[in-house]
Formats: sequence, C-alpha cells, structure tokens
Amino acid sequence: QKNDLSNVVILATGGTIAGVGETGAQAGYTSGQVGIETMINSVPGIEKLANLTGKQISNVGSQDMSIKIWLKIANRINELLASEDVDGIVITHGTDTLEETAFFLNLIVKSDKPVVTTGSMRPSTAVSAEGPLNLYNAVAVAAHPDSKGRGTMVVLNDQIHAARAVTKTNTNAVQAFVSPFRGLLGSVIYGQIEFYRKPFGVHSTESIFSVDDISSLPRVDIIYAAADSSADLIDLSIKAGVKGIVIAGVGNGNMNTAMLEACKKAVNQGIVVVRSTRLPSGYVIRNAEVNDDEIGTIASDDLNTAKSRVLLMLCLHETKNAKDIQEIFYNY
Ligand SMILES: NC(=O)CC[C@H](N)C(=O)O
Repeated sequence: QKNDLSNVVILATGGTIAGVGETGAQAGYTSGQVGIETMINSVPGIEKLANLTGKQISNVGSQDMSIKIWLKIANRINELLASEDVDGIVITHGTDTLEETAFFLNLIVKSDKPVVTTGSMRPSTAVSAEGPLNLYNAVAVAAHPDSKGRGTMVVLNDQIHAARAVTKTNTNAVQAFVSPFRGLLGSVIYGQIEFYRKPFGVHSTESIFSVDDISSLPRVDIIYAAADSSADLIDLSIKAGVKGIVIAGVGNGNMNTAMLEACKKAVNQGIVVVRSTRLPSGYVIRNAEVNDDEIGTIASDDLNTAKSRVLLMLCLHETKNAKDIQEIFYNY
C-alpha cells in the first residue's frame, strides 16, 4: 500500500464497456475487444480513488458468459478478498447477463468487502461512451468503507443496485438497469456515494453456498409461457435429463393446463420445478392459482426468471428437497 487509499482489484470479463465499433455513431460493434489496462487509462482521475490493479479474466460478450467463467471469477474473488491487501473488487462485464453473474457472486462470495459489477450500454468508441464514468463510479463504491456488507452490487448510470433486485430493462438506452420492485441501494455521482439501505435476502458470508465444493452446476432449463403455448419444450427438457426447470410464467407464475400437466410429470420424475413470472416485477405467490403443495412446485417469490435459474442450480447442488428449496427462495 503506497498511501491511505483503498486497494481495489478490477477483474475484466469483456462486454460493451470493452467494445469497439468502426465509428463513434453506429449500432454495430464487437464486445470484449479492449484490455483492462486501456480501460483504466481511459478514465482520468481514477488513480485518485484507489490503488488499482487490473486482471483480465475473459474477454467475451456476456451472452457467452458461462458457469466455468463464474466459478473462475468467484474463486479469484475469494482468494483476493481473503488478503489484507485487497479492500474491494470491481468486475467489468457485458450487460446482457450482468444480473446473473452479480446474483451468483452475491450468493457465493465469502467476504463482506465490496464486490461491484459494472458495464456500459455504449461501446468504448461511441460518442458519449458512458463506460469510463461507470468504471470511475464502480471503483469509488468498491473503495468506500460504507460499501461493506451490501453483497454484490451493480453500478451503472449513477445508480447503485443490489444484485438480487436489479434487472436490465432496455436493449439500448443508457438508463437500462432498474430495480423495479425493491428499489435502489444508493447512488453515486462522480464518485460521491449515498446509500439508502442494506440489500434484502441472505448473501455473501451468511449464504450456505460455497464455491469451494463446486466444479460444475446441474442443468436447469427456462421455459417461457404464453397463451396457448405447447408443453413440448418441457417434455424435451425432461428427455434431455435436466435436474430443474424454471417456468417464466404468465402473471403470478401461471401457465396453461398442458404446461401444468407436463410440470407435474417432471416433478414426479424428480425434477425440481420453479414457477417464476415473465413480468418485470412482483411476487409469485405460493398456492395462489396453482396448488404448489399438491403438485410439488416452488414459487420464485420476487426473484426473476434468470436469477431463479441461478439460485435453483446452486440449490440443486445441495439438495432436491422441494420444501427446503422453497425456504431458500423465500430467504435468499
Ligand atoms: N451493452 C452490453 O454490454 C451488451 C453487449 C453484449 N451483448 C454483452 O452483454 O456483453
């Protein structure tokens, strides 16, 4: 440590924040092109926030994020945060699956020190690229003592979100990330931080999940419900040998009779089925229109579909007991 600044490590994984287009004003570009050193050098004043080290973990568009990379990131973070020389972590990431990675880390990082994910909607070459300011703010949050004990955070566009609450809601707009149901964790304006609350749900050191005993995760498929949708995809998943299915249900995690019958069949074959909703916010309530007690299905509570899949994969690594998994969905 050179001074009294915090020591922050930036782990770069790719995404638009590291993306390059041919010109400054075009929709076409390639994710994950710019390396971590170039990214840090593009942010004037960032060196005044923390002593920074950068490490490249991967350089992919986050549509190609994988469980393998998640495990690599989680192991690296646990190693780094166990050291007295590291005070916080920033992860740069594509925005498409950012909420899944953030929620995974929220469940599995064994430290109270801040873990902050960030990305950008505009590539690094765009007119008004917002990646540099997002990185600046993410480092400010990771370096700040008040950020401890708030689980994995997502910082974009001056806002601090909890991993559990946040979701991407727009394909192009800079204001893409919203915590529609539980609200923001705080804000960060040119590095000035205000926290409003602690995150909801069990996370980090309190979580039962540990990356130490995970080398892979069981397959869980997501199946989207719509008016008059067929049950064939559920049958295909069963045949493919899935361990879990998450339904992106209509309304309160509902689905038509054909899909519900197929879900019953899946549960009877030992597959764990979670009912989530395709809506952007609200609870999926147990035993509302679907009798979960009778069928053996699990209600997602207010966890969205993609994050329900993350939690179910981790649960299935520990247990197949539907009652226990329901309790975890209520509490995490
Ligand atoms: N804005 C973005 O980061 C999306 C680009 C890319 N698909 C990704 O998720 O990495």
